[in-house]
Amino acid sequence: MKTAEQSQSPGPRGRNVVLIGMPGSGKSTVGVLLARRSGRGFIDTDLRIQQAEGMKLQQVLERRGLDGFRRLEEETLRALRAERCVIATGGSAVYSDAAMTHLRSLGPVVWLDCGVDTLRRRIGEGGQRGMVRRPGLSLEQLARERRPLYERWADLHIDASAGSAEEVAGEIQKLSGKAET
Ligand SMILES: Nc1ncnc2c1ncn2[C@@H]1O[C@H](COP(=O)(O)OP(=O)(O)O)[C@@H](O)[C@H]1O
Ligand SMILES: O=C(O)C1=C[C@@H](OP(=O)(O)O)[C@@H](O)[C@H](O)C1
Ligand SMILES: [Mg+2]
Repeated sequence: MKTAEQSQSPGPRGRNVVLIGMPGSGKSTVGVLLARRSGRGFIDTDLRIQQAEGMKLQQVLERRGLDGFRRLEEETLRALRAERCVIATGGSAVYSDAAMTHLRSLGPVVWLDCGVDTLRRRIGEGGQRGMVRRPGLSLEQLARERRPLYERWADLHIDASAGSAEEVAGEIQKLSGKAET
């Protein structure tokens, strides 16, 4: 049996779970569900950026441009402190080695892998959503460009198109529990 001290200890890497993946893979939606079912807090790093900048993410992107947004995202992620949280990142987080190295120190990084057809069904080509994407690049090209980065940073790989958001959250809970014990 665990002593009171042991059960209060945050344990390996703060018992956070970090979600990465393409826009539309479900990081924000699944993240809240996972937080609720695992008794964790929830942080959406996009909302942190919105709150700090006092405007919607699309406006931040328009004003700062792609590189400016990437720098801001990197700063925000590197400054993040968390304990017992699910952390939903933006899809572009993986462009920053420094940010990902820090996030990895906070907890296992879970890649919500999702085929482009499913992404398109959920978010279309993504034109209405803020995205770090060079003009003219399709969602498919963006996914191909990023795949090696998601692969590189992931401790755990989940098929995020198989099942409802609640089912995906359950799958992550099972896998991340095993990874941390
Ligand atoms: N497993 C799922 N099954 C069906 N729809 C999903 C699933 N996960 C997310 N969605 C839907 O896809 C859209 C994008 O989800 P979101 O959480 O915003 O993705 P991300 O934060 O990765 O960009 C939302 O409309 C959400 O309801
Ligand atoms: O993948 C991207 O380039 C981005 C995804 C967005 O978050 P979601 O992945 O939650 O949609 C947001 O961080 C930003 O607009 C850039
Ligand atoms: Mg999101």
